[in-house]
Amino acid sequence: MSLDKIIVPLDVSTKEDAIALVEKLPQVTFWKVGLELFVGCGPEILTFLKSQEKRIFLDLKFHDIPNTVAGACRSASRYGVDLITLHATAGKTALKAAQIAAEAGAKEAGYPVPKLIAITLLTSLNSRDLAFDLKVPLELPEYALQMALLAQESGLAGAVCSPQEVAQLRQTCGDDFLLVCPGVRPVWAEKGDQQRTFTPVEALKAGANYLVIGRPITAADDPVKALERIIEEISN
Ligand SMILES: O=C(O)c1cc(=O)[nH]c(=O)n1[C@@H]1O[C@H](COP(=O)(O)O)[C@@H](O)[C@H]1O
Repeated sequence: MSLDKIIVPLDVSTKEDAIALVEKLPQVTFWKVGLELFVGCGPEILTFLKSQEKRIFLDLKFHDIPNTVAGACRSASRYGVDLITLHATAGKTALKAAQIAAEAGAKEAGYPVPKLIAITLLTSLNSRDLAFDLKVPLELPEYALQMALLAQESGLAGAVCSPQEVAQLRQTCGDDFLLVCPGVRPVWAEKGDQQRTFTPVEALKAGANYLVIGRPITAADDPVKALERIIEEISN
């Protein structure tokens, strides 16, 4: 069902605002808890989402030395979340250690092992940022692909990528590799700080497993209608 492919981020800073959003959109089954909310209210929000039987994408984008990234993934895996992000640029040793630690953390807590997904290149960056500011000499699609392959070789379940690169990643990494795409904008929504976008229909056609769609829904005058409009677009 189309709705199952949409993850909505709870990009608010308090538990009250987060709960209000979850209650406003009861049909959403998969929610993302990111830095703003987790820093603002801690793991209590995860307990709430689990009590509502929601799936949880814990998006804290870990990026540190292997021992620290592994420790963070072990702790995060004790919450019973479904997806966890870390940056591919933490490197192969960190990614491998993270996977082992996630398995251990989930086992300790009696939960299924969450899927670790690596950030390839943030969707807020463009080719110019990559070349001139980050000084990366590869073309952007090639860089994103290399980061996804690093994640795959390190034993991770998937990657986060822009929908503009997802077709190439799907072709190279195969059908079993989970590809989660933020940077999704219906034609009627503002892009904001997102640089590499596709519409929901284009992103799914290109091979995304899940779409992360925030402000087009959550900042809309009527979030329920905005969500319905997106569902209708991707169902046709
Ligand atoms: O890891 C993410 O989810 C993520 C990676 C990325 O490259 N770009 C990106 O926008 N995100 C997240 O996806 C969400 C996109 O939100 P909107 O731009 O409001 O649709 C935000 O919560 C971001 O933190």
